[in-house]
Amino acid sequence: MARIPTALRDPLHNRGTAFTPAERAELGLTGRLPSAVETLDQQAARAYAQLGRQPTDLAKYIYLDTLHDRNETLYFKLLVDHLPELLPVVYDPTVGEAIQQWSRDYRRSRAVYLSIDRPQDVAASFENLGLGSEDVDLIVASDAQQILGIGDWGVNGTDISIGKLAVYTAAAGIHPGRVLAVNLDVGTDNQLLLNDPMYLGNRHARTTGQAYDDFIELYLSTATELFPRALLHFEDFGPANARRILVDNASTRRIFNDDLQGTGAIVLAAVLSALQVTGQPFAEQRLVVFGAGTAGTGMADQISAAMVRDGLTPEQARARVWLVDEHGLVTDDMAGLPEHQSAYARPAEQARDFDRVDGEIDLLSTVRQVRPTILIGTSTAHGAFTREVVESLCAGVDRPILLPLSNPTSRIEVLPQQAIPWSGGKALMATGIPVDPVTYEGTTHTIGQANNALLYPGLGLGTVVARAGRITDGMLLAAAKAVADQTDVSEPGASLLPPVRNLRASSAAVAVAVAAAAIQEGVATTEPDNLVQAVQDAMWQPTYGPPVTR
Ligand SMILES: NC(=O)C1=CN([C@@H]2O[C@H](COP(=O)(O)OP(=O)(O)OC[C@H]3O[C@@H](n4cnc5c(N)ncnc54)[C@H](O)[C@@H]3O)[C@@H](O)[C@H]2O)C=CC1
Ligand SMILES: CC(=O)C(=O)O
Ligand SMILES: [Mg+2]
Repeated sequence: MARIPTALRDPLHNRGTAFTPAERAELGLTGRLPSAVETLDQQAARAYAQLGRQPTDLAKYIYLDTLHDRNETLYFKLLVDHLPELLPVVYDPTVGEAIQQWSRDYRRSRAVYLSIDRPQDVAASFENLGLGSEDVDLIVASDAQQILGIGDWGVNGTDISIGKLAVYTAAAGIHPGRVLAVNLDVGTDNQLLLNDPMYLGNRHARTTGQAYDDFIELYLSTATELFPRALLHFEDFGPANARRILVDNASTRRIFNDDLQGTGAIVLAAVLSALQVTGQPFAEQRLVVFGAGTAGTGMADQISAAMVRDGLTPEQARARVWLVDEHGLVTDDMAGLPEHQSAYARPAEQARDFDRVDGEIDLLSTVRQVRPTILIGTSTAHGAFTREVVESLCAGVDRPILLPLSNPTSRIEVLPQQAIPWSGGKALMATGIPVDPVTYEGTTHTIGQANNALLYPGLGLGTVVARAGRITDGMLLAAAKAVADQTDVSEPGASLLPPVRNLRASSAAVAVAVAAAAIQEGVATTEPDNLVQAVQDAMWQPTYGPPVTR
């Protein structure tokens, strides 16, 4: 059996049928490809047609994944040219389906696997890549405890890191050869996986406590030492770990938690746009967050920080936030509140007169009493924003901001096609998943995608361009404002966020704003004269470039 030549095996440099006769001769490919010499456009047309013949989104995901591992230029050419159509396939929501099947569908994988059972292998796992200390700009790592809204998926969660990186490159042109996807395998508490003979991860419960913390510290210190330029992106950790790791490291390491910070900032952008419609200041908002975990409390942080910038004290801002979790309204008489919730716990006596169901103050009762101007869903509880909840919300304020953000589609609190009519067309909405516009009484409501994917790619690119040593609050705020600046909400039904089809341009604008903020805040280690040009120059394009020579 003839071996596949090296030049066709390296996805970053493979050009397949686009290799010219001279390149074929040079690279030892003579006789190993059909005689036609194609352009990237011709290859992309064939690949797009092949993709179109795949029967399901999961089949499309697998097709694209294998293309990714064969020819990265062609893969990203397809992604960039068809971003609104393909983002939901390589990323949220289809990536959630792929993760659930991952061990069963296992193919070759591009990730780095670090096992808590083999800490002695951590450094070697990176060193084996053969990369130099300047070669990596970005590492996305997940321990997969809270994948999207579908819970603990152990080593299967590897594909969330790969999917997030694909979006970094497609949306912001982060160089695909300068990134790493990492799975931190600390075990899993998912019984389905533990009992599945095909499961490929560590077959034990999640390791917790000091051993877990030591492993995270080992990852952080090894990655930082070997790749000192890399931004360390944390994705889909459980709420307690996510926050603790960020708080402990944000001031000393180049670390970013997407579910806390990226989500908080994209929601801030959506709210900034919505307040243009309502004409109200941040300081007058009342925020109810339903589902007070990583993402929900990250948003509470960002929105209360905006209230403080608007003149409130931190105490006054916190007093305008209500968290509702599994046991109803979070109050300070509840035993064992996790740290991320206790900062926003309401004094119990303030809620004495709220209606209770089975002793708990539920969402409906909270909405009736509080009359929120903003209701956010990050609960994973599908359908939790019932007609009664939406109608109560609209009874309280004229134009409520309604953001059901749980992913994937099976977890969303309410779909706009229901909520827009229930609200009589009054609700200002955005969702985490992509959804079609809703026409109600002659107005078409375009629903922006409040998914961190609309923000983190530009944030990452700005960080790389400024070589920022830290991710600061000022950089996050600059990113949120840059996203909001790209929307025009003057028309009724206008989207609160820029469309995915403009994501490359909007990511570039976010990157410029973020790099400028990094320079202003003194965390940049390089200060390009012309930031717009520096960002353009830094954006990798899916083209084959000059002829290949050995
Ligand atoms: N749109 C976006 O960009 C993002 C969306 N998300 C979505 O937000 C959701 C939550 O994600 P994380 O915060 O990472 O998870 P998490 O597990 O940290 O938080 C979920 C919270 O919801 C609570 N909860 C569960 N069932 C509930 C119920 N029936 N009623 C009230 N509260 C309930 C849990 O106790 C927990 O506090 C997921 O669906 C995720 O996909 C997360 C990050 C970004
Ligand atoms: C979008 C995202 O990061 C999440 O759902 O977890
Ligand atoms: Mg996430």
